[in-house]
Parts: sequence; C-alpha cells; structure tokens
Amino acid sequence: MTTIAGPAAAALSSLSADQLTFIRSLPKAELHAHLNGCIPITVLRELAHEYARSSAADSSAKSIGSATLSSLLSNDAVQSGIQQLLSSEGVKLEKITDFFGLFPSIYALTSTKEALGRVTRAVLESFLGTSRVDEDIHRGTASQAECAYLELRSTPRQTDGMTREEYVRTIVEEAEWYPPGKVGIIVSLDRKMSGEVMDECVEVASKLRKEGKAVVGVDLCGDPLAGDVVDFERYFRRAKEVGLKVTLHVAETTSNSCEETLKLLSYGPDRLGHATFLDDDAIDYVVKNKIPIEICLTSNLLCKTVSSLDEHHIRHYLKHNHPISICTDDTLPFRTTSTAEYALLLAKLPLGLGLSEGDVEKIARMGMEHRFV
Ligand SMILES: CNc1ncnc2c1ncn2[C@@H]1O[C@H](COP(=O)(O)O)[C@@H](O)[C@H]1O
Repeated sequence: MTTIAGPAAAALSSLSADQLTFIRSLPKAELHAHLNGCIPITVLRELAHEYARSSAADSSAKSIGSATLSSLLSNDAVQSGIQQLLSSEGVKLEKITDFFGLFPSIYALTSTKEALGRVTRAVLESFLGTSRVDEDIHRGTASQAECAYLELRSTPRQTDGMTREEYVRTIVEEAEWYPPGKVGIIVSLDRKMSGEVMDECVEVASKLRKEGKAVVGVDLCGDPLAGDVVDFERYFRRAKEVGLKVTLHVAETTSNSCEETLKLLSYGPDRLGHATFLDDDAIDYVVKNKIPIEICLTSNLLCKTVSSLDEHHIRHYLKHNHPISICTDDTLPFRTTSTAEYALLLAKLPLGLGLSEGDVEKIARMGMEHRFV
C-alpha cells in the first residue's frame, strides 16, 4: 500500500467520488516506474528492521542471506537513509541531483535474490493488484489494481549474492506470475556505468528476450549530469539491433546541453523520459518523429525541475496532440500512485491541470498504445 502525500494527495482529495471512479475505470499503462524507487513503505520498513537485526546479531560473520554486510553500508548509514524515505511527507529535495543519494541505503536492503524477489513481488502487486495467477490459492485478501499494464524498469546490480543476469532473472521470475501481456521488464543502464557493464546489461537483456522472457527494452537513467552520452551510443545501437526497444531519460535538467539532447535523439529512441528542457530543434525532432514522452508530474514538482503544474511541459505536448503517457517514476519518495498522477490531470488549477474527462481518457489510451509490446 502506497502512502500518498504532497501534490498527489491534494489533487486526489479535491476530486468527487464520481471523478475517482472515472479514473479507476480507465485502462492505464504505467510505462516509467523504477523498481527500487517504488518499494512499498511497509516492505521497506520490514527490510530495514531485518537489516538492523542481522547487523546486531551477527557482526562477526556479517551475513545477510548470501550478501556480506562488509560490502554494504554500515547499519547506521542505512537506517538514517531509510528514515528519510519513511517520513510521512515523502522526501524533501533541494535539487534533482540530491535525489540519487537516496538509493545506496535502499540498495543495501535489496542486494540478495530473496530480498529483490520480495520487493519485486510487492511492487508488482502495488501496481497490478492481486492478479497473480496463483493469487486465489495463496491469498485471501484482494488489492485493487492501479493500472492494467506495467513496464517495470531496474538497473542490474552485481552483489555478493547475485550476478547481473541473476538480478534480471529474479525480477522476470516474479513478473511471470502475472498473465502474459501484463508486465514488461526494461533493463536500465545507469549513466555512471562503465562501458563493460553497459555491454553486459544489454547482452543479458538480449539473452532473456531470445529465451522468450518479457524483457521488452532498455533505458538510460541515473544522475542526469553523469557520464558522456557519446560513450553510451554503441550499447543502445546494439540493443536496437537485437530487437529491444529503447527509452532514454533526456533533458531532465537545465544543465543538460542541447548537443547532448540531440545526440540522445540520434540513437533513435522509441520513447523519452521527462524531456523537460528540450530546445526548439529537439522539440521539432520529437514532434516530427512522434516520439512518445513519459510524463512524471509529481516527480518533476518534487525534484524542482518544474515550478508548477501550469508551467509543466505537458501543456506543450497536449497543445500539439503529441503522444504522452502518465507515469509515477518513483512512488516511494514521491508518495504517489498511477491514480494520483491521473488525479493531477483532472483536478482544477492550481491543484491539477483542470483537463476534461475526455482529454484524460485520450491520454490513458495513448499510454496503452505506446507500450513496448
Ligand atoms: C527523478 N527521476 C529519475 N531520473 C533518472 N534516474 C532515475 C530517476 N528516478 C530513478 N532513477 C534511477 O533508478 C534507480 C532506482 O531504481 P532501480 O535500482 O533501477 O530499480 C536510481 O538509482 C536511478 O538511477
């Protein structure tokens, strides 16, 4: 269960019961959700407690599952990172680059296959409800689906407990509990990765795809100011050659240059994440080539890359009838859900964009049309 707060909560609570029912009834596709950024609070809290217990009980052997604490953060560092995420308001950020410092603590908790499988199960359930094929057998409770289709992305990590291939397989195995066509997995390449690791991630994605697994694409993510996009090109070209779709985080900050953006567009992406600061040339290219944009309203507000909903770049794309999809990005720090992001479309200004139900329905349809399946 996601605790909703901030802009998403304000928009949701301004809606009538009929409006909420309308949003819930729309078939929605979540196309931009980062696994480790979407862990439900209850699960994060449990994992943090277990980490603390293991740390206290076994400081000499230092083992948690098959990972060793010595290769991870100290318990104090982990607990203080997790405390920021557990605050009922969600995280407070001064600027987007502060955001990436939240992940080392989360990663300390999801570094074994067991823990990764557990969080994947919880994240899938938070978006898709209890529609696993074995659900009737194993559970008595039902939870409501937030969306009809989920593309879940994650950055493969090699830990003491698993290889990068095992990391992706663990996620895929959990996704396979859902009916075919419900979940697609996107392998994320972090801008801080070495070329060797990017290559390995693309090969793992390709291998699993060839085996018929639901690995549908690759993504470029991470600190938008890290690395040089000239160096990443070959890995995304390779991904396209082997039939994987490509989505790229692009122009998330004012410090991302126009040259960088044009270079990323030259990879031939199938979708773009955020695309907040595109200059006229880039907008022309994106509009002419009808490249769908994954829009993350709350994320942009809380990372302070957009100052208000009224000034959000979604307005531009709506005016040009350009394909977009509405996404949550990271439900844990941003305290949002798919329903709440749609509430931001429907709620009246200044709490939302004040769109009509017809427009919102059309946007939901666009999301479903631009799945990587
Ligand atoms: C604010 N918008 C964003 N911009 C860029 N990258 C982001 C992001 N939100 C999340 N990530 C990327 O996703 C990772 C966490 O999930 P996974 O470990 O992959 O499952 C983060 O470490 C970051 O690299």
